[in-house]
Amino acid sequence: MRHLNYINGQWKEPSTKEYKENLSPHNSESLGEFPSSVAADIYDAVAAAKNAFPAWKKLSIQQRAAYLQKAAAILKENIEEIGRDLIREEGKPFSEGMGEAGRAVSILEYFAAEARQPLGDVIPSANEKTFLYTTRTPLGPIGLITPWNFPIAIPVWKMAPALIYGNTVVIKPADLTPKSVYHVMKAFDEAGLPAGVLNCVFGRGSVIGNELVKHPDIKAISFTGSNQVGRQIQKQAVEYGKKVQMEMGGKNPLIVLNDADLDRAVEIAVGGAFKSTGQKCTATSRVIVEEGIYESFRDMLVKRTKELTIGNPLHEGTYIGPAVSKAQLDGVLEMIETGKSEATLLCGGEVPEDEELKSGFYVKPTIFENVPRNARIAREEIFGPVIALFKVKDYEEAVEMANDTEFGLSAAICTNNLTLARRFVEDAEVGLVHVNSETSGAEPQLPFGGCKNSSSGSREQGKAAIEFYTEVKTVYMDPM
Ligand SMILES: NC(=O)C1=CN([C@@H]2O[C@H](COP(=O)(O)OP(=O)(O)OC[C@H]3O[C@@H](n4cnc5c(N)ncnc54)[C@H](O)[C@@H]3O)[C@@H](O)[C@H]2O)C=CC1
Ligand SMILES: O=C(O)CCC(=O)C(=O)O
Repeated sequence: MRHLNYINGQWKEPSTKEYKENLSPHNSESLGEFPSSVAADIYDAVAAAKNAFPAWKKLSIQQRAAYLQKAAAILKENIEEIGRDLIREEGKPFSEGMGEAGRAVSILEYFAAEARQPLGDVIPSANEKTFLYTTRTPLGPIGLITPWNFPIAIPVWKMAPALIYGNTVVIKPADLTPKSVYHVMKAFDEAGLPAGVLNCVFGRGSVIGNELVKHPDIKAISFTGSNQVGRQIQKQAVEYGKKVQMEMGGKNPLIVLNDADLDRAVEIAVGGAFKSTGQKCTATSRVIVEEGIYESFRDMLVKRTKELTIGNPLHEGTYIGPAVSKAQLDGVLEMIETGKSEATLLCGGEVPEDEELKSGFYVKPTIFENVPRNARIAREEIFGPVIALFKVKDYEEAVEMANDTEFGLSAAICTNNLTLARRFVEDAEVGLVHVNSETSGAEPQLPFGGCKNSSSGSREQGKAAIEFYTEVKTVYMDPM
């Protein structure tokens, strides 16, 4: 099936009339063709978003919310098909893929409900007759550039707040996973969203992403993806005087203290590191263990890891699906080879032998120990199912090591010691802290984002989203 761009409420061919096949990382099955768009298609989409902005902005926030509610209901009706397509194009296992599709619905419902929340404050004035208050105004057409690892949740958690607060949108989804966003466009189209409010241009980031960032009518850019591309976009956006928000990589630590319940700690480590084949910016990639339990924890972790089922992500018993692409798999395998020369391999470290998996981009979950602090596998984001295991003498050493990274997205601790858990919340140099839960996960009603090189410092989702997608207007009102 051939899919088209969604511009000004119409399904449109790319101006090149060229398309690229969307292939499953499990077996190269085709999910259809998607446009290979170019600058002209972005210009078209931005013009539509610009034209639609004044009327969209004028609607009441509750009128806008009605469209989000309708789109959420349509996605919900089709959730099975959407979840399966997401799994087929990205490769994450069944429960995670279905869970993510459901997340798109709850994000839309959450932001639709924001229409009943206050938009500003009433503030007392020094002058007895003056009425002072603040309200919020939308920015205008906004550009969204999204990654492949959460092909529906991330696009929706950007477009829902953008739309509810009165902005119009041009989205450029990741070219590896276009079908999930296609489903979202279809839902908004069926919901009767006015033409031009939401536009989608499919294609390569290096060809059209830049055009979106540079376009003078795009007022803000929200990006999630690699640090390399993120920093480049940030520089450009600042040069063009735009508001910009970026969520990028992580090197997220999990600390396991002597008093932790080891069975639970092992599940927390395995879930954080290996779900979604480790392809999350919030994935656990360093596990830092206090010396009193190090050997027992390590042995239990390796045993559990060897039991994990690798295979077809559409099978309900699968724990680990394929990497998203050949390039992604090659990058992970290269880091594993580097790891073998830097540290001691405990398990994994290779592609599975099973005949059935030969046509997919599979890699076994991998654990290293005796990892030097400055090893590449200790410092660089791998974005694959790889754990670097460290032994430390106490909490102080653990937290010092946890913070010894350029990244600062998420961190977790397993302990029953309330005092140390509270200290960790203070000490961890990250945007997201977990006590006795895995490093990944993002509920829509909470701010999401990181510190240091993981982020541009702003937060997405929850009450925080309004900060990026609006400007504050301060009103002084006096009687004549
Ligand atoms: N932190 C995170 O959530 C993510 C991190 N990554 C990391 O990035 C690595 C590469 O994955 P990619 O998907 O290639 O990430 P990427 O950063 O290249 O792509 C993210 C988005 O940016 C677009 N893009 C690429 N080049 C662009 C440019 N020059 N101008 C504007 N937009 C551009 C892409 O098309 C995609 O929509 C992964 O191996 C992983 O380490 C990837 C996806 C998500
Ligand atoms: O942990 C999550 O659920 C969200 C992670 C995320 O945003 C990412 O990997 O890009």
